[in-house]
Amino acid sequence: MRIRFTKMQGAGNDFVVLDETRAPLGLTAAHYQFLANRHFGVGADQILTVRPPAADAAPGVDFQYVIHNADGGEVEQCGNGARCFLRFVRERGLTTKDAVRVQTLSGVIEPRLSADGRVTVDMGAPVFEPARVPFDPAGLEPQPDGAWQTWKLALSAQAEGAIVALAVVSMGNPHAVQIVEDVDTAPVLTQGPLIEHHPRFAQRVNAGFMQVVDRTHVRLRVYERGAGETLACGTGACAAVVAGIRLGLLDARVDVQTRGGVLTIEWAGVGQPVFMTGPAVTVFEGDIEVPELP
Ligand SMILES: N[C@@H](CCC[C@H](N)C(=O)O)C(=O)O
Repeated sequence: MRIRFTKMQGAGNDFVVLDETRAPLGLTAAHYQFLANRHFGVGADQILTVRPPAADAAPGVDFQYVIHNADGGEVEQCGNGARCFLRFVRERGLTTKDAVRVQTLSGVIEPRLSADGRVTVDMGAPVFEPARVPFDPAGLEPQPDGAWQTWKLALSAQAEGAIVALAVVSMGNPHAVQIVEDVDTAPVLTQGPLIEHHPRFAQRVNAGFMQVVDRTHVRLRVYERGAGETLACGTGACAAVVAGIRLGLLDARVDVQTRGGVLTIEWAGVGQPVFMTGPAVTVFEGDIEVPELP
């Protein structure tokens, strides 16, 4: 089967975007893995599929957007992808609106085109209840840390810094954020997979490493669930800033320097939505022959 795709990136987090607004392509997890493969496929951190709103969608929803990680697993949310999604539906003439309402697995989000060409997304309110992340804190004492708390978690004996203090937040998808002295030397590639697969996170987790530069600037690296370290993670930036604000370290508007670009995150406090602003770029379009796969 030959399929048409668009390659996009948001702060270096890269995507294969597929249009299923007219007909489903009938792809499986193995196909998503193939498309994401950087040697045999197109190469991407995530595959984004644009669909019409589901029959039971809330009134006013314009599209449905489905996210698969490079490992083929479907996930709830993708912040950088949401910005690329808006640029995709506009560039393909699927809408002329500046702001669209999009159904994701974790609810409706609203990306909006800014005057400067960047996209701002209302990502909804962060969730802190451990069970809803999901995170199992049974038997752990929360560590009072600033105005909020972190959880001390033992990793394996092989990991550098075998005990880590993690702030646990859901942005629709699960995040565990730790504060580090210097992101350049942080043990992202050694601790990242151990945190991702830690048994206390039933759905696995995205592992963030945040260096606080000052109250309005942080540097961030994220080892993403199902994709490994990416150049940027939008929901990871939201989760890190929310955690930093709750820990009393950050102001309400913060620039997040990732390895692939800057994301601006704004959050007014508990119960309020997080706004993320950043770039969304089309890299190229193409066709690819997708092999027969289970
Ligand atoms: N890159 C994304 C997040 C994609 C999903 C994530 N890996 C997960 O499994 O939850 C972003 O920009 O938010």
